[in-house]
Amino acid sequence: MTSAPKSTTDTSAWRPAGIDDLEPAAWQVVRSTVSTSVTAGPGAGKTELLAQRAAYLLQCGGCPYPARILAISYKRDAAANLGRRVRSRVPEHAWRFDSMTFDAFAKSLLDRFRLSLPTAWAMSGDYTIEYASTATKEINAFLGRLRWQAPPELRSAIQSMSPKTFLPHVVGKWDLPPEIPQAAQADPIAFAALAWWQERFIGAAQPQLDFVMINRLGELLVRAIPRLRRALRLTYPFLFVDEFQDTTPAQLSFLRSLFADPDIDTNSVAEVFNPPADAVPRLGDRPVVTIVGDRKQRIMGFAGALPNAFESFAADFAPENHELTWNFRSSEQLVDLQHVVARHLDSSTVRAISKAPHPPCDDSVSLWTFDDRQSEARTIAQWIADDIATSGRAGSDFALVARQRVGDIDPLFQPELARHGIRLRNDDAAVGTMKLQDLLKNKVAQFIVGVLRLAATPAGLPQIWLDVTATMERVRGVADEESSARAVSDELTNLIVALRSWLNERPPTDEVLSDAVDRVVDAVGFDALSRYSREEKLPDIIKSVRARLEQVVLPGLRWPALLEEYEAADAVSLLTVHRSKGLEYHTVFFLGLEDEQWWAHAQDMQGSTSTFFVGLSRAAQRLIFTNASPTARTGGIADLYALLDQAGVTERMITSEEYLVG
Ligand SMILES: Nc1ncnc2c1ncn2[C@@H]1O[C@H](COP(=O)(O)OP(=O)(O)OP(=O)(O)O)[C@@H](O)[C@H]1O
Repeated sequence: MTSAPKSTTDTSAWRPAGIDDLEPAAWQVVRSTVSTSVTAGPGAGKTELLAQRAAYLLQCGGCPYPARILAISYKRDAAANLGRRVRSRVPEHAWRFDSMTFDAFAKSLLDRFRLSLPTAWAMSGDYTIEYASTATKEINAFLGRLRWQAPPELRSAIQSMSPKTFLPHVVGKWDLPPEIPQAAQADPIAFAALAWWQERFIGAAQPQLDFVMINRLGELLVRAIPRLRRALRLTYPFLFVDEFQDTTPAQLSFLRSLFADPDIDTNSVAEVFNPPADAVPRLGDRPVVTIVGDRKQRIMGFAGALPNAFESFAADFAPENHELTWNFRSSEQLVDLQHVVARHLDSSTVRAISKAPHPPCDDSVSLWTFDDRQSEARTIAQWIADDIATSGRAGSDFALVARQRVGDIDPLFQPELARHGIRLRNDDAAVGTMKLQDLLKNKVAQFIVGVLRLAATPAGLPQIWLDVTATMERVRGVADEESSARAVSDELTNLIVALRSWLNERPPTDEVLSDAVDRVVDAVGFDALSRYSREEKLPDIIKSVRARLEQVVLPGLRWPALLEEYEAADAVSLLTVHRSKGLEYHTVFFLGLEDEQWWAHAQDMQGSTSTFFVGLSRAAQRLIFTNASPTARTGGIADLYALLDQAGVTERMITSEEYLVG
């Protein structure tokens, strides 16, 4: 239900929901009336802090109805996670909390306001999206052409542009001028970026946009249209940004244009909303921005993350600074190890205090050395099966994390775990045009599959009903009118009832699966769902949902089991460190601590050690590093082994003949 709550909680009586308490610095951030910059190590509760601050502002009237909070994350998974936390903390206010990725925010602005782009940048047709993962080949060819076209004085600068970082470092660093420059550009970035726009956008019948270009057009919109910028500031007097260490120059410039530019009159924010007299914080004359992050977890340098995002933010927003030092995730022993690596990355790091409620666990950190990959997979699968049998834990309490190439690990572990009836879910696998992790967190995909699950399952699934209803209300644009909310609920009920009898008459086959997906999309409306879908185009989402369903369907499988299989919520996760960011598991196997996985370590030791730090800090209670190479210790990552030795991590040799001989 989305009607505007009438009452507000007294700020002095407000307590965090779902947790016992916050550390003192976190309390200050929750109540802050000014922009704040919060740094803290892994497991410090940075994401939780944002959820609690949202609850405080929404419940106490600091963000009074109808104003909203905008929360930006870098990963879809993180945005979904934060949105879920707020929904569970303050369900009655959650519709005023918009949690999305930077890309989704920029795309939603472009989709809504593209007709207002300055004439020079007007878009002739609908655009297609090109994903960065597939763009490198084309960028390579483009740069090849550009070297020939560039004037001699720019050639060496163009020569040194890398296809891998071209989008963030070149296209992302160029603010679109309101008029397209006619004169030759003397600056290599402007020269190359303009040429890129000329090839893909200017005058194209169907422009091809990547997300950096979408960001640039979004930034141009808010810079060029003061009324739009003001409307956004009125809508969102509070902005949160998670994982700030990974901000790119384009994202920072977007934030700056939207929220920091002092030439805009925002005094009216307070006047318009007229917050209750006892509401604290009061809305000021500027949007209040709260950023959280950890410099030591900066692992998106390759994707263009700024080396000094916090400092750049400070220059524009003059925030209050806070540091958190508790760790709610990991046990003492794991915090000890994290501290050794954290200090290596930043010698001024203060040791975190473990507040994790876990009982001490034997062997919470160890290194297992195998003589071949087959015995590694077999031993770990057997070990997980034994642990599940004795502890009652679920498969989803375990993760297999690797630096990269999880596609090579998947076929080794999948059959070994299957022998014990345990599923493995490769979150990095491509399904249709998307990665599985992104698909499973995609709101539209969740909606389609949620509706099918409700239709296939006669009773229960209250959480899915709530999620599906919340999405439908947004698709239908229901904000706070009770009767519209009821209309949405009736519409959904009718859809589910009709689908139920349709599904009952048809066992799931590839063709039926595809029809079932179409039925949901058609009933809701392709255009309505398209407008709502954020990062991906709706046809890509539909294609990926179908591909995933086809991947998991088996002869004889019934609808409820098939739809559960789609998500594989109880499976052991297999994922890269980058995909594991922000997540946590009871037990983490950090696989492949050897050169084959870490071959690029020497090229960027700081970034690579941060990657190591992010991976190892996902574990709550147990962490097991592995390698299957006799030269792992003495090769290119000897320095990482030295850190493990310094932390006193014990090593066990496991031969193919034995199982855990210590
Ligand atoms: N104040 C708190 N009390 C109890 N548990 C908490 C508190 N804050 C966070 N947690 C729990 O601690 C864990 C880590 O929190 P969270 O994911 O917010 O940390 P983080 O700082 O964002 O971590 P990372 O940087 O590693 O992603 C979660 O399980 C969360 O529910």
